[in-house]
Order: sequence, then C-alpha cells, then structure tokens
Amino acid sequence: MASQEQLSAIKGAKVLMVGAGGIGCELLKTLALSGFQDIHIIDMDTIEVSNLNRQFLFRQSHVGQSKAKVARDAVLRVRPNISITPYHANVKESRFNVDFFKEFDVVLNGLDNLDARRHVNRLCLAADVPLVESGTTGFLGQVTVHLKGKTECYECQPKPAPKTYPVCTITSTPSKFVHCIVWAKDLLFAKLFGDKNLENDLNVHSNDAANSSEHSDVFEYRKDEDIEEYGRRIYDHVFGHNIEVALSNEETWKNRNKPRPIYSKDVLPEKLSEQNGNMEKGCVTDDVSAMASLGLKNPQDVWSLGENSRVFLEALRLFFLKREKEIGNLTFDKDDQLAVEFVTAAANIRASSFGIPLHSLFEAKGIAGNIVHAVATTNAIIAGLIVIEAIKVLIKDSNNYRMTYCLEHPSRKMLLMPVEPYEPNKSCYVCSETPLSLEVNTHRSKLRDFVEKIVKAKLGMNFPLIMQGASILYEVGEDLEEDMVAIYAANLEKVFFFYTSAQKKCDDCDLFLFTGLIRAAFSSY
Ligand SMILES: Nc1ncnc2c1ncn2[C@@H]1O[C@H](COP(=O)(O)OP(=O)(O)OP(=O)(O)O)[C@@H](O)[C@H]1O
Ligand SMILES: [Zn+2]
Repeated sequence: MASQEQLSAIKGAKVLMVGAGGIGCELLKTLALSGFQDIHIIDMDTIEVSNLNRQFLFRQSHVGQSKAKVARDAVLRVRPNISITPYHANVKESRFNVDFFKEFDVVLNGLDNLDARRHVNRLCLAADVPLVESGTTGFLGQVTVHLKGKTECYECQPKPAPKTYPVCTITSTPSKFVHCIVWAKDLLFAKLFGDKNLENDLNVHSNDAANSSEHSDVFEYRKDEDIEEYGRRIYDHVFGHNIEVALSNEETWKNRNKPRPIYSKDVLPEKLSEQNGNMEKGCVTDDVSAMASLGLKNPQDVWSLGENSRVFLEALRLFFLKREKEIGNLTFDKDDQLAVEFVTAAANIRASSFGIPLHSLFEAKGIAGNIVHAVATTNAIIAGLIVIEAIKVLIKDSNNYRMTYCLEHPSRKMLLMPVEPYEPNKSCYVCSETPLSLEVNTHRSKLRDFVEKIVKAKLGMNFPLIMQGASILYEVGEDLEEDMVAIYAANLEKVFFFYTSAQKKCDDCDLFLFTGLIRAAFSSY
C-alpha cells in the first residue's frame, strides 16, 4: 500500500516515458494503475506483427500504427480520466530540448539502443531531471536511477563493446557457428551485395598475388551471364578454392581439424533451374524468398548441405532477378528474409566444411541479428521496479534508491539483486567537469577528423559546438545562415596546426570544446 505522501507525489507528478515497446507497454499500464495522472510518451516506431506476442497493448489490427498513440488509447480505456500525451517521434528531434525535459519531474526510459539512451541521459543532466533507466535481455534485466551530482550517470561507466572476433578466426579458422555467421554476413554478403568500395577481407588468405589477381573479378557479375553459373562460380570459389588455398598453409592445421573443400558439383545436380518448381510464381518484390520458391516451410528445420546449397544459389539468383537495384547498397538486416536465407545457407555450407554443426534459419537469424528472444515476464518485472524507483525519486527518498538486477538464476535464493547506486564517476566526460585530454598530430589531423571520429563517433554528440576561445569553429543546427555553413565546412578541412599556430605560435594547443557539459583540452605531438 502506498503512503499518503507517495500517493500525493504520484498524483502531482508529470512523467516522461521514452519507448513504448516491450518495457514501455508494461510501464505505461503500471504507471496508470499506480495512480499516475499525467504521462507523456515518446516512441518513433509503428507496431509490427513481431511485437504482438509481448507488447500486449497492441493487437493485430494496430499493425502499422504509432506505438505511442495506440498504447495511449489502450490504457485510456481502463483509466479514462488520466492524461496521456503521445508523441510519435524520435526523442532526438530538436523539439525535445532541455526546456521540454525541464517540464518533467522524472524521465523513465524503456529504450532498446545505446544511442538514444545516451541522448536522454545527457538531456536529463542538462535539464537536471532524474532519470530511471532500464533494459532487458531475455531473462536478464536491470533498473538504475540517475540523479545529477548524486548518483552515477548512465555514461559514468564505459559500456561493453559489442562482441568482436579476431579477423583470422573469421577468415580462416572458424570453430563455432557464430564465426561462420559473421563470415557470411560481414564478408560474403557485404562483398556480393554491399558497397564495393569498402574493404573486405574475404580473400585475405589467398596469399599469392598472382592468384588473388586472377580471382579479383570472380565476384563480378558479367552482363548476360547465366545467373546459376555465376552462383556456382561464387560457390566454388569461396567454399572450394579458398579452402584449398587455406589448406596449403600446413602450419595452420597442425593442431586443428582440416576443413573440407566443397564444390557445387559434389552436392548438387548439374542443372538446377528446372527443379525449382514454383519460383517464378507469386513473387512480390517485398516478399522474395528462396525458402518459398524451394518449398522449404519450417524455419526451425536444419537443412542438409544439399538444401543449404540450393538456398544459397536461389537466394543469390533472387537478389539479381528481383532486387538488382539494391545491389551495391545493401547491408545485412535481420528483418530482410532473403538476406537471412542467404546468410544462413552460406554459414551452414562453411560450417559443414569446417565440421561445425549446422543450424536452422531461426537459430541463424537470432545469431546474425544478435537477438536474444524477449521474455514478457522480465519486461513486466522491470516495469514494476521502474515505478518503485520513480516513486522514491518523487518523494526524494534518496537513501533508498536502488539499482536492481533481475537475474536468470537465483543468487542466495534471490532473483532480484538490489544494489545501492554508485557515486558519480569524477572523470566521467558527460557528467563531470573534468576535461578530456587528447593527443593529436597537429600537422596531419584536420578538424574534420576530430569532429567525425572523436566528437560524433566516440563521444556520441549529435550537435557539437566547437569553440576556440570565444570564436566558434564549428556547429550544427537547422537554422544556420548559409555563409556560416560554408565557413564551418572550410574550417573542417583545416589541420589543427592552423588554429594552434595562429593562437600561440607553437605546437601546444589548448582547444576547448563546449557542448553543454563537455570540455576537452588538447596537447599535440
Ligand atoms: N530514438 C528513439 N526515439 C524514440 N523511440 C525510440 C528511439 N529508439 C528506440 N525507440 C523505441 O524504443 C522501443 C524499444 O522497445 P523494444 O526493446 O521492445 O523494441 P521493439 O522494437 O519494440 O522490439 P524488437 O526490437 O524486440 O523487435 C521501441 O518501440 C522503439 O521504437
Ligand atoms: Zn557520468
């Protein structure tokens, strides 16, 4: 039971929720049923069929509609007298600025990506509004509370980078299915359907130069070439020839199982086309599927090597036949059925070559898309914990704030692990005043390198303002004058020495970067 103090805090609170997905639906319902009366909700997405199994405010008939608006309507049906304001929008839009955030007593995140979380964290710090942050992955979840100056901010601790694998494991010595998936997705798929100008390590181990130049155009589709012939050439090159080349390096295989080269003629009949019965019929461009045209129905089946080889050739054929315009611009997307089919088949053929167990399309899709299947119960538990922390924030019960972790297996008979929040990290570049230092080669590095690689990519700033002393060197904004845009563009092309020498006539540079909270000091070499 809530105390009188809690009830009046709940009644008077103005709350902003960001995200109306798995956690967001649960959260909106729990807030409404707990007595909250003024809730604003931002979500940029529309409802997809795949959301319906756990985002229970949505029904089949809502597919394609705004999540924020449908969630509002659904909750108003059970609590008609409260106010819910939906925004079908990206939280990064400029209208959701510091002043907008200042209107709220607490912000609650139910997001699914780092970029948006960092953005909301920074706005909450700038507006000095408490943030309750959350996330779930399958059975795991956590809720954390962030108050400027009192607890650590969302970015005080570096976030673990997504898992990467050594290049040689991917290009030549895979030992797990995930290595084959990464190869199929990031190398083969990218090589065949992605940007041709990007570097690609696909042939990295065909080490003799003559050999690699001989094959330099092996991936090139020649005009009027028979598409099956082209597919078989790729197949034989990557699963046959490249494996033979790798085998020729005896050292590599001294302590490893040798892979087996696979050629298409060994696993498939000479000519396939006639056997793909219904492949021309009923193909809608958006819906092109090699599984459909080969009559493979169940995505949970593990295909044989022969079936994978057919899917490989058929998916490749369909890309060239039905989606030719996209070739050269494609990046792997877990929601692109044909791309998933191609990657599953390629990964399985490679796995077969290396003696690694094959996997179903369903499993391969999960691995390729880094998907951990969502668990509705975890989302519900996390949403409940968010509301508990939000109420503590509203009544300023700071001694009792908790970060709570939801575990997969009980630890000391507990499934929920509450921990006192940590103090702010004094050297956090987001919430502390500590300057960052950076060494740059002032003769070689341009302001553009700094802006693109450090400020935007590394520090995740979307609208940086870069100043030297009192003068602005660079800024981003929708309402900049044209001549300023031209000046900033020119500034980006100047090397740092241009600025440092003008300022101090020496190589030591003290360039300051202000973006609300961040200040960076530079030294040069
Ligand atoms: N920048 C953003 N602005 C507004 N809403 C965002 C932003 N980034 C993510 N979201 C929303 O956060 C929600 C996260 O929900 P959830 O993790 O359940 O993902 P989902 O997209 O609904 O499902 P899944 O990814 O599992 O298919 C989504 O509804 C998404 O639209
Ligand atoms: Zn911080």
